Amino acid sequence: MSDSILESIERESKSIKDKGVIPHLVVIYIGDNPQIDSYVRKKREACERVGFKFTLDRFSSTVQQDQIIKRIQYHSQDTSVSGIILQLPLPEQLDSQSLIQAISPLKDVDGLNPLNLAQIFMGKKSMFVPCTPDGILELLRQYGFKVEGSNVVVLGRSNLVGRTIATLLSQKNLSNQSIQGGATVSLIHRYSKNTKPALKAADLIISATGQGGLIKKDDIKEGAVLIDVGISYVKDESKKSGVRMVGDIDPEAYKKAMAYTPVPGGVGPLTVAMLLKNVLKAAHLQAKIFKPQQQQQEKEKSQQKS
Ligand SMILES: Nc1nc(=O)c2c([nH]1)NC[C@@H]1CN(c3ccc(C(=O)N[C@@H](CCC(=O)O)C(=O)O)cc3)C=[N+]21
Repeated sequence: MSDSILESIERESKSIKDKGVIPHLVVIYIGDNPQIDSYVRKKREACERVGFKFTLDRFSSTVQQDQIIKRIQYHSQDTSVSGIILQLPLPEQLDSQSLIQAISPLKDVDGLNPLNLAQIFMGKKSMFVPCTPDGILELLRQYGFKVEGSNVVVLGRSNLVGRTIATLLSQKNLSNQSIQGGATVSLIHRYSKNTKPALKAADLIISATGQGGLIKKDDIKEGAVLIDVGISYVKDESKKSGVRMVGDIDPEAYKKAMAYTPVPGGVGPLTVAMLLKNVLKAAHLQAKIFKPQQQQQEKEKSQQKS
């Protein structure tokens, strides 16, 4: 699915490229972490594949808040930049909320600026739905999962994934309007008690905790649909890196499932594809909004000259 989304992005970006606009993603990455390096590399590779420009703006983990704010404002004003993402999580001295708010809502391709995210929570159409929830909706749509009336369990309550997908699926009309919502959603997190009955009753389980193998075969019902968004690492001497990536769901549980997404090779690549879809959308929005302004400025300049 992620391949075919990338192919359609490449096709659809032809018209905007013909007008001389190259969609351009800026990733702000603070700190140093081999795993995050790999996610950022995936984003770069996907951009290269569809002919988008990619810029990595990297900072040491000791960087101060105002320095990052300045960079975000700079990219927000740069008309050659379509989308900006701030790679999360951030080092402790930084306040992610105020940094995210500095990203222009028109370039907020992660959909995390409150101006965008609040639309989703109010059941309105948002310019940018966060990439992972958007990918999950696309997955459910393409495979024909009937959300209405279903029992859904979401594990993890981040803005990036858990809380947002839980909100979307519970609504009647979803903000990306591709499918109908109307699920009964349980949002489970680290303080939840007695979680087994909800898990066992779930038609769909979406797990985004990062606790490897948290969900076992015995926890789920026969024929459940499993979407694994968890990423963690276990020791594995046979790998060059010495570690192996695992999801939240014990692969033994796949045997009982009607359908599942594995880790790796599931939601991760889909997230990247949906991110690029948002970058293309951002480029279109800005071509409409900035271009006439730019042309106006150029016209005024040339009139001044003459
Ligand atoms: N502001 C923000 N936006 C994000 O979208 C965001 C973020 N912060 N912080 C970190 C998470 C993680 N993330 C992934 C992207 C691609 C893969 C991916 O492509 N994974 C491959 C394997 C990658 C590998 O081999 O290491 C797979 O699952 O098959 C995984 C995870 C985006 N994130």
